[in-house]
Amino acid sequence: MTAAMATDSWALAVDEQEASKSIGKFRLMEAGDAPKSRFNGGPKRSDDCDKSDEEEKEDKAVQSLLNKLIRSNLVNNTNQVEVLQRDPNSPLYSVKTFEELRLKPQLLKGVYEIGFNRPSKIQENALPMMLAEPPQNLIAQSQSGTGKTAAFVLAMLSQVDSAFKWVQCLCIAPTYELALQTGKVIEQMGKFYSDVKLAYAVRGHRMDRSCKIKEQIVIGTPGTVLDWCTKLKLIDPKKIKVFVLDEADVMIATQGHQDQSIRIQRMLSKGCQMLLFSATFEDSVWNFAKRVIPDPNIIKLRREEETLDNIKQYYVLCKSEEDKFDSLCNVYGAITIAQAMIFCRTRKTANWLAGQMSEEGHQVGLLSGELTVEQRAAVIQRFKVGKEKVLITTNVCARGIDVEQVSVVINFDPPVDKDGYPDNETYLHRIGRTGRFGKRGLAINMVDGQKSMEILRKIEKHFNKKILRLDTDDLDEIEKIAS
Ligand SMILES: Nc1ncnc2c1ncn2[C@@H]1O[C@H](COP(=O)(O)OP(=O)(O)OP(=O)(O)O)[C@@H](O)[C@H]1O
Repeated sequence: MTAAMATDSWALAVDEQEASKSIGKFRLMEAGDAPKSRFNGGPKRSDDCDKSDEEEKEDKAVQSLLNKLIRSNLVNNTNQVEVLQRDPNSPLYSVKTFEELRLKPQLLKGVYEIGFNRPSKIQENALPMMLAEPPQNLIAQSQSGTGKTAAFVLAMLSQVDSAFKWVQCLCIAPTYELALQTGKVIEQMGKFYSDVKLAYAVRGHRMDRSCKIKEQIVIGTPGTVLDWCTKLKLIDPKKIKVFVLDEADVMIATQGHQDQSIRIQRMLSKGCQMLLFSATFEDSVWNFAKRVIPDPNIIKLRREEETLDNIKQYYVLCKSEEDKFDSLCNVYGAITIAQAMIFCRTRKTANWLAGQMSEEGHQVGLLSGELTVEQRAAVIQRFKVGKEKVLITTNVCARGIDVEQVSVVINFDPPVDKDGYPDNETYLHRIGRTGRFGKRGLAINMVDGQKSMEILRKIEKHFNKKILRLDTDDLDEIEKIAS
């Protein structure tokens, strides 16, 4: 831990100043959201602590936001894009350069200023389709970080006519914070398009009933957008030329958003271009997408497969939680670890472990649901640049978050789903590597009883890959695994 981290008020260790620096001008925290976490080197019997004993709840919107905040580049993906065209007779058109798209000069300037040299894989196909005449409807799915946001922002900015002072492009996002992030991309890309203005239809943005919105682009959450279109009549939905529904998978996870989105879509004119984006494509997302987007073209980019090849997997038998910690220290001290992530089941264990490790003199970061999203992003950022070599986190908190370059993963508790069954998918995602870029990795599972052993055996069976026993008192053996 750093000097700041060894103090009592641990929450401060996630230096708020750094957080605001790395996140920019948007304040994502709400007034009442101040971090409650306190770091005292061990669990306490207080209300806070009882709360920290709970399993955290998965929050897709938070995961998505976190991924956006920590990402600085396109995600590598070597899979082929699958395209299903509305009109199978029309030629499949893809571009390798932004020039081929004949964008308005001020837009092309914006694209280059951000540092994009050529379209990403999904953009190669999605952009010509979205910019075609007449405009085409599109459902696009690809994992987070593949360039979806940039693609639809470009489509919106291309269609907008700055001479008209009414809303022409409407984008809905699942949360206030996600809407702000997309707004930021619109502002960046449209930097040289000075007559085009953007309005945020998000909670707290009170509008006077009497004045119609003059901004050409509106981005907001479904509830507020619906109010602006219906109750307040600030937007004329019939004048919308491009409608974007972003993060459809996150959207449908929130009650009410699905219906609100459909109600908004029903008010649009027939000629309005409709676009839907999603990182995943379960049946529920697909069913929703088909209800919202008539006659769609479909583009899919499958997530790169992760494998357990090249990964050495071990388990360590322990008698208790304390014993787990001692074993962990034995392993940790004996091998020169580049960077390690340690996963715990509850906040309480994660807090406790962070305290113990820091007392042993290790520099550790702690990622827990008690922190605000800003602070979590700052913790991950510090870890990414190597300020901490160890990142301790809870199972739920790190789900869906990609932190590359981790060579050692330690499951302090085995991954289980909400019903306590082995969570194979999470195990693979934590430990596995994508084939092409795969480096060697090391996974160590701490086992402290019959139950966790059974879970691990099931995981082992599922992947049909041996998980070997490691004796942490045998230094020779430990050194062997690191070589
Ligand atoms: N053509 C491009 N060339 C280089 N970088 C790009 C390109 N398109 C997007 N990026 C960058 O890649 C990152 C991911 O892009 P983007 O946010 O558009 O992806 P996404 O699929 O929408 O992911 P998410 O849903 O998590 O936002 C961003 O940092 C973005 O600036």
